[in-house]
Amino acid sequence: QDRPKIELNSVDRKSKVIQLVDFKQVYDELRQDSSYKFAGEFFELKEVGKDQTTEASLLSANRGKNRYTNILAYDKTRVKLGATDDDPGSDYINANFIAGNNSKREFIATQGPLPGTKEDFWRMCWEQNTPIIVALCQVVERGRIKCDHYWPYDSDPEWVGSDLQLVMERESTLPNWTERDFILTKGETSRRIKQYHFTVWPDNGVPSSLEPLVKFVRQVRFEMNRFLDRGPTIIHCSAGVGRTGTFVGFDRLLQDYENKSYVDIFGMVYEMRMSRCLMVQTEAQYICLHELVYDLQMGKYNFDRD
Ligand SMILES: Cc1nc(C(Cc2ccccc2)(Cc2ccc(NS(=O)(=O)O)cc2)c2noc(C)n2)no1
Repeated sequence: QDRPKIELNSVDRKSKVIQLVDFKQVYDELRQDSSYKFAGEFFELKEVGKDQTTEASLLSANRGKNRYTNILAYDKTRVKLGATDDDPGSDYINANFIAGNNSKREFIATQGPLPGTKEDFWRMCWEQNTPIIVALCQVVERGRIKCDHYWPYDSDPEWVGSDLQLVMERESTLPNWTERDFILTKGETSRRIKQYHFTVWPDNGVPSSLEPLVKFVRQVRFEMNRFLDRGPTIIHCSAGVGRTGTFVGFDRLLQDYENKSYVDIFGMVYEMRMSRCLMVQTEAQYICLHELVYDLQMGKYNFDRD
């Protein structure tokens, strides 16, 4: 009957809070016996979110819009395009809203556009008023196509859909990433969109050194903080789950480290996986989220040099 349900010593299976003062000790324990405890924690995340529906992804009209048949978009959090006509699936793109530290829809995680979904991708950019695109894969990796070259090769204006015109205003190549400035125009309205393209992150893995990635994430965060009046930042890799989820984890942990006395990496990945499958895809990526906090604790990064 209606007795109060008191959760005595409820073991909250959705979070594993670690106080920053205890982090080194906890990290060392997790790493013992060839990361035996890391493997156990990561295994606890395996099925999280998987009971949610992906019906839009499975519509026959949308089958060709998924780069990988096993990486689909949960209906609950998927980004809906403005349905054009009544063709079923016209509102579909393989993309989900992901929470950040500052809002429930701070990010959009999506797959690397396909030739057939490039216009949908730019329509999403327009409709969501996106100021920044973060690209975390290369067009070709180890001889396999991982993402369409969805942006112009030079400064000639291009049509990317019936009523959207795209022009690249600037391209600047740095050692670990490339920055590109686009202008997207619809009718009389033009918007600036900046792309940060990280080019040294192997698929399914982690970068050889975290420092370039830390500097990249900080630079993107600095730019995001200038566009708080705009819409979500779009992040993609090839499937939009492994490297994409790890990037969101880095952004949130770099802020948490400054603003909180604890981190909850398990809980953060749990929350991401409720929004999009396989976010932080591999155990190595899960461990590297912990390595970031450990390195910060050990004072490994000197940000003044930025
Ligand atoms: C179809 C099919 N695609 C797959 C892939 C890639 C793949 C393709 C062919 C053989 C092995 C793996 C999809 C995939 C591709 C890339 C990434 N990495 S990401 O781009 O950083 O998100 C993550 C997942 C995958 N890898 O792990 C899981 C789970 N799915 N498996 O079957």
